[in-house]
Amino acid sequence: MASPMSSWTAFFDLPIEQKEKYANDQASGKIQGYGSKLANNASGQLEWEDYFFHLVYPEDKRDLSIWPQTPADYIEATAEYAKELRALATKVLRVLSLGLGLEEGRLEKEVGGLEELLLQMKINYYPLCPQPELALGVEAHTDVSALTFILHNMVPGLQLFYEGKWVTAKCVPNSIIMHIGDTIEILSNGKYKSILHRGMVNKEKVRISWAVFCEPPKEKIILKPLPETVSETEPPIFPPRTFAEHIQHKLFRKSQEALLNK
Ligand SMILES: O=C(O)CCC(=O)C(=O)O
Ligand SMILES: [Fe+2]
Repeated sequence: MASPMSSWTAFFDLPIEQKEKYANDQASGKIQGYGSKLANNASGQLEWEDYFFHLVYPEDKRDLSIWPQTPADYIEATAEYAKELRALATKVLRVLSLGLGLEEGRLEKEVGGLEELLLQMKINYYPLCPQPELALGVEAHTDVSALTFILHNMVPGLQLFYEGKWVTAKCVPNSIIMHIGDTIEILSNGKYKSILHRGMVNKEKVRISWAVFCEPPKEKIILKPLPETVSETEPPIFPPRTFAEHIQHKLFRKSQEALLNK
């Protein structure tokens, strides 16, 4: 198989009229597709990026009609990549379960298992920005997912908030980046931390990253600290919420903070 990265990059090189055919429409609930973001976020910073978002796994929940038709190998490369990542997610969830003293299949089951865990791909395209200090590609956030896997085109730009400072992630050839997201933080009662991170724009080089978010179903599962991670001295630090409620709560908190900052 050709590198999936070359298929994914080619999409953004298409003329704008072609890309617009894939446009999403957030207002009408059509969240899959191509989008462009140039907006001031809640803290007044400019966010600037293009992206393409669509579900890649499980197979029966895919909508191939909205996947890019060009380049010709996009679908095949992406489908194969999704399958590999799904197997990797199982392996990582096993290790994380054992780390909490749980039976190895436990976290996978708690996030929905093979049928319900959704893999959502977001391709981030950070354009060249003449004054990078004035803009951000993606503002500081933690991912709501259970796990996120990221490949990128070896242009630095991902930063993590670590020990009180922003640290730029190293570009390591033939590696994949993995974040723990809020879902695992909640299930583990904070023993695994959802990392705060952001995406920077760059003056010289376009940066592209391919993030796959492994997410539990929106309504079917109530996320809360697993009983084994809770004790008298370590009470639950997260209230029970569905994934959809968790997202809502985060948005609400963000809007409250924005009001306070005004
Ligand atoms: O571009 C990156 O490396 C990270 C993007 C990101 O954090 C996101 O899309 O959630
Ligand atoms: Fe992220």
